Amino acid sequence: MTVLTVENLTVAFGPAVAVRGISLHAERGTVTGILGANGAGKTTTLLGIHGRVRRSSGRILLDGQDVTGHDTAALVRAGVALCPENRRLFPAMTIEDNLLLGADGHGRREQRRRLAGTYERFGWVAERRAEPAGRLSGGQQQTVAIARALMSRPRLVLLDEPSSGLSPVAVEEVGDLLETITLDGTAVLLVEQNVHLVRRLCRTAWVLAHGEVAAGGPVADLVRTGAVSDAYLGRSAASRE
Ligand SMILES: Nc1ncnc2c1ncn2[C@@H]1O[C@H](COP(=O)(O)OP(=O)(O)OP(=O)(O)O)[C@@H](O)[C@H]1O
Repeated sequence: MTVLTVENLTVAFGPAVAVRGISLHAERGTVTGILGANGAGKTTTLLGIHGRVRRSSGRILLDGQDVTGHDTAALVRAGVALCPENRRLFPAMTIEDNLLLGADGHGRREQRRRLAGTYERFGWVAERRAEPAGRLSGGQQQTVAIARALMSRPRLVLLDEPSSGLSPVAVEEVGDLLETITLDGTAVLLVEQNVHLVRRLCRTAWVLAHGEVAAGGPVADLVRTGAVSDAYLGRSAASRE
């Protein structure tokens, strides 16, 4: 079942068009990848979906319902969480206070209930809840950033480069976590440069190049046909032939 449908998304920063005519979709209970070289438009696509940058055009559907006019706060209430690039935890705040930001706007009792669920799931986070988030390793911070996104009980998580700056072991641990969060039907739209992680987690992916969708489909096919390497090498399919 399709959770997210994006039709013809265009975002410009002044005269510069960052993404043009992006159409893609993501399915319930799966991790869908967005791949592409630096500057291809991956982050802008996520921010455009989440209403954090102004769209010049584009329709956003959530479970078939048109949410194009929703601002970011309304999208969060509708079940779309963003886990941003570089994790964006507040390093001086405690881990618990960072987590609580994910359940902002809910009553204290509901926030406590959600925190308890998070601590049950991540035992080490419970033990370290009173520590400043900045004291954690990169991998631990990524886990807390994902846990914070989950505090909003999303049906869709927009996840921007969770592997960035992490050791190979930490990347695998993030992969383990992402495998578990789709089990209850949650969808993940994953921006990643780490092709290994995308191959591990995603059945389907979209490849962006120069702000447009260059290819989309089963990850195995995208790798086999060279669509992924083309995107990273800035090569067009025609120039390879
Ligand atoms: N706030 C902004 N103002 C002006 N231009 C921007 C802004 N944000 C992004 N861009 C430009 O839009 C294009 C797409 O950037 P974007 O960050 O979406 O790419 P990306 O694929 O996520 O790259 P990376 O992997 O390096 O994060 C780039 O040319 C970038 O310079």
